[in-house]
Amino acid sequence: MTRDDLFNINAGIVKSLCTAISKHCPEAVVNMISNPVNSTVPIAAEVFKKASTYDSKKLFGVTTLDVVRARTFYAGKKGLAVEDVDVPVVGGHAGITILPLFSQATPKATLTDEEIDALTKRTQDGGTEVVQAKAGKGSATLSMAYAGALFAESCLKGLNGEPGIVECTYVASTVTELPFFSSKVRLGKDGVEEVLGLGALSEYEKKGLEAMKAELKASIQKGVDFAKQS
Ligand SMILES: NC(=O)C1=CN([C@@H]2O[C@H](COP(=O)(O)OP(=O)(O)OC[C@H]3O[C@@H](n4cnc5c(N)ncnc54)[C@H](O)[C@@H]3O)[C@@H](O)[C@H]2O)C=CC1
Ligand SMILES: O=C([O-])CC(=O)C(=O)O
Repeated sequence: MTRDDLFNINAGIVKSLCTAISKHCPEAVVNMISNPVNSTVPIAAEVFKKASTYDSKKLFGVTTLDVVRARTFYAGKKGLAVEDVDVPVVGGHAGITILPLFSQATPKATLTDEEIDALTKRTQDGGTEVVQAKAGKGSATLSMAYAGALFAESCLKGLNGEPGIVECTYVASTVTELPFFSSKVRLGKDGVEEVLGLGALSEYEKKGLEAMKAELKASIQKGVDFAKQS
């Protein structure tokens, strides 16, 4: 099962929950963790647009688990303390649309091309690995809860006016030609304060970025079409 297989069940649930949000708490900040995030965020946006409650600054796809995984694998490989490590992860939240930027990882450590490729694939496949291992009994429950809590806490800090709160998250974006994209975002009193750019990418990352675009575009369109048709 892939995240996209969840579409048929989750798209309807997300649509009905978002319809209720637009009716009962139209100004809520929405952290969308339900998969496939690449499509459920566009579904939410369409539902909110139809209800005239859409505020792109308040709709986030939670991709923090990809960052948690990238940090963990990088720290493990290089013998670093995971709490000292940061790795931006951009794109979306499924397979090749998950692009960890190890060239921007801190603290800086030397990685061979083979190590970068292996760490990238491990990050991209981490969720699927767990879903397959649990064989129909759910997903990465505890690490998802941890990632969701980290992201929600950062949102709350931003809403409370704490400066310098930056997280990678899947939002309405002009960073690429795609209407939704995950990159570093500065969180503030209104939700999104600033969508930050990609920074300098390695050749490997530039290729990864181009390679993901068709899939991410199709997943976004699938969400938009579902919301409009149903
Ligand atoms: N963005 C991320 O990093 C991750 C996202 N996920 C996604 O999170 C979601 C939950 O995953 P699990 O906890 O493993 O699934 P699960 O099947 O264990 O839990 C889903 C829960 O949703 C409830 N539910 C079903 N229909 C509902 C409705 N109409 N309204 C309210 N609640 C309803 C069920 O009763 C159940 O308790 C899935 O969409 C999964 O793909 C999972 C891991 C990581
Ligand atoms: O594919 C899934 O449902 C689980 C998931 O998103 C993850 O663990 O990153």
